[in-house]
Amino acid sequence: MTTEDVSQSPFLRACRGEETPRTPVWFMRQAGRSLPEYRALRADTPMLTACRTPDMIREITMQPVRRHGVDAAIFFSDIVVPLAAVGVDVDIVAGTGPVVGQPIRDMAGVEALRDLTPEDVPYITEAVGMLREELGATPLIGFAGAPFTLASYLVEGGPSRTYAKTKALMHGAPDVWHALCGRLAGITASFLKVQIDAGANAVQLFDSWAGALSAADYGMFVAPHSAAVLSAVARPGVPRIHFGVGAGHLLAAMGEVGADVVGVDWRIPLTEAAGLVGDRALQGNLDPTTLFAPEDVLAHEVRRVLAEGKAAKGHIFNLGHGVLPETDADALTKTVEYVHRFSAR
Ligand SMILES: Cc1c2[nH]c(c1CCC(=O)O)Cc1[nH]c(c(CCC(=O)O)c1C)Cc1[nH]c(c(CCC(=O)O)c1C)Cc1[nH]c(c(C)c1CCC(=O)O)C2
Repeated sequence: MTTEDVSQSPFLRACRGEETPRTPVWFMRQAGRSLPEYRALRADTPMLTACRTPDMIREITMQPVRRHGVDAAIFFSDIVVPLAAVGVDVDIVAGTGPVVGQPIRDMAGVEALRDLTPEDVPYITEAVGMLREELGATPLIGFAGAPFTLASYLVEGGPSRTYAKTKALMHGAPDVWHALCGRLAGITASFLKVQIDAGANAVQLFDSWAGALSAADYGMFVAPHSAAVLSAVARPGVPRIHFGVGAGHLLAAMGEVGADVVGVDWRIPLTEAAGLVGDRALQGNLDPTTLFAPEDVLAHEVRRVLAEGKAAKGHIFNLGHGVLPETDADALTKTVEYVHRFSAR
């Protein structure tokens, strides 16, 4: 399969705002816990070990593509992988998420963070290369965490509901905050470049928790750093997707920092989102809990999201956030069938 075939895939065409024979669909967190074959493969392997093992990365990335027939693969990794690769003491605890041994809250902590080089992550280059060959005309999405979302784990030491320590650093020591986000922007851009250079066809920058910020704080403390990442990875033919949860009030700003496609959660209709992001394509936004609803409700909601997506310059169907671990894999397969059937032109 040639590169040209990939560039004409429905997913990449929709990212560019071009006509597609049907609306492309993939799911955030499709590669992971909802699949029994994933659980079987991961049984005795810690998460970060799996993320450093090319054969496991390749297999876990392929599982949802084979099973559901989605229009894009997302590279199996985690947003903390590049942090661990530059020596941050971070682990992923099952059922909790990333936990950081020594939280960063002062300039000395920031200065201990170094940039990432391709030699730090040979397993990423190797796995992306293998996947590009295996995927044929199906695009591969690389990804990374945005500076704010990464900083929230580093400052809090783990997941948080309020981001109180993160916001305290932002407001109380803005010089430390900007230095931290500057270093994280460098690491994130380097990590994305490794994936693009190895053959990733698109990248998604996850600023999952940015929705916790006011528009004013986002503009002052976060936007410049996300903009630095997105401008560093601008490459012809490689669209940049930018996504946050509960970020309806930030959608315009998240587009303006340099995204080609803006990801939207389920709280705001795509018709409204389309009015906020200008010419950019939209990705989203089925409520992930709809996958637990009766089939007729699921079908109705898929039709609604497709209809609302017509307001956008290009629409990639997705969930409004990641697949919940309890999700029945068959409901995901059914959703792909519905999206393809209801959107056939
Ligand atoms: C915030 C964030 C993280 N990681 C990620 C984000 C941004 C996306 C989002 O908003 O959901 C991104 C991520 N993490 C993972 C992927 C794989 C690709 C995919 O399927 O989308 C992606 C894209 C694998 C993973 N990352 C994680 C798992 C589960 C690990 C396991 O199987 O034990 C997987 C498959 C762990 C993780 N890592 C993180 C969390 C919150 C968790 C879940 C904690 C839990 O509930 O167990 C940090």
